[in-house]
Amino acid sequence: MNGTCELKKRLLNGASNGHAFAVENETSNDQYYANNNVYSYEAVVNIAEYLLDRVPYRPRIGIICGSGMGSLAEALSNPIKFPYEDIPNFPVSTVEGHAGQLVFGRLSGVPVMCMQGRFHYYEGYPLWKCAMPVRVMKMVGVTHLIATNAAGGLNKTYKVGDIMLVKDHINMMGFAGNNPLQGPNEARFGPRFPPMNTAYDKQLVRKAKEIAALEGLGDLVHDGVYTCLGGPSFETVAELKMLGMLGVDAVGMSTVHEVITARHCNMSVFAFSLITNMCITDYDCGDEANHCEVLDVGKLREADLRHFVSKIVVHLAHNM
Ligand SMILES: O=P(O)(O)O[C@@H]1C[C@H](O)[C@@H](CO)O1
Ligand SMILES: Nc1nc2[nH]cnc2c(=O)[nH]1
Repeated sequence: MNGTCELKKRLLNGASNGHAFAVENETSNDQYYANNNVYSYEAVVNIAEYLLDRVPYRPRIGIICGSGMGSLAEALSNPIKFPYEDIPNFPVSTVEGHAGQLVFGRLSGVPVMCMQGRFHYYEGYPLWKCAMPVRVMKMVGVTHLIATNAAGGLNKTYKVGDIMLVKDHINMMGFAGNNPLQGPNEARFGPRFPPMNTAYDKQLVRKAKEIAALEGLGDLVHDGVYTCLGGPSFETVAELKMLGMLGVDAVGMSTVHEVITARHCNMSVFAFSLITNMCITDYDCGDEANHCEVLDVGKLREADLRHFVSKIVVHLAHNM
């Protein structure tokens, strides 16, 4: 690393996305971070610096690969890979179907940064830690996040293998007071009370539908409401019936905390769910949800998803 000025320049470039936030509560936050083992702003900066020192370009698009969708990262040309265990102070992935590395490379010629493996609450990580890599993306210079996930389809019109573009979410864990932004606000990332009514880029959802139609995927694509539950247990029939009444279309165990963290630091967000199983809302059905099925459906849709995401990435690159 070549000096503080260079570091500041890089970080200012990375973080200057139209919002200049006041630096507040720096000293009191430090105490909280130390006591609660929370990543300080500087700790996130250090991780970003580690990556920036080893990657000769700055992607503006970040992709989070959902369960069974790690092959999105395999599509990158000239990949530069960082296994999570090699990145200082990074958590490690513990779930099958999440390789556990950051991959930088080009998708259809566009520089991107991929999380091939994300962190879930049920792995034992608090939500702020699950979402911390989104802040690293921000510090690296990412302005647009594409979050993907595997989810159970609750909307009866969906089929296994469909793609649900997330138009909104219900933060169920937030209802119980669990939010990735809990604790002192770090104003250098964003405001104390970020709005979430515009969390998902509406124009991009519209564009993605057009892209899907053009690419022959139109019949698979819906837009809907996602919710994240803590997991790792799948849902009971009664829970699913309740979520259906609340207006949920797809149920998963991730994404919401990443989106909240991304919007907090003013990143634009596009997210979709691969419907890997239909939620069972009938007591007489003998089937059971299982992770193998989730991974299998990811594999089946591998080529379509790569194609879809690369078209979206190209569109973004031409319109940012
Ligand atoms: O990482 P995502 O949200 O894609 O993974 C889903 C939720 C659980 O981790 C797993 C269940 O099979 O898939
Ligand atoms: N919570 C939840 N997560 C999933 N991920 C993939 N399928 C499901 C599901 O049915 N429920």
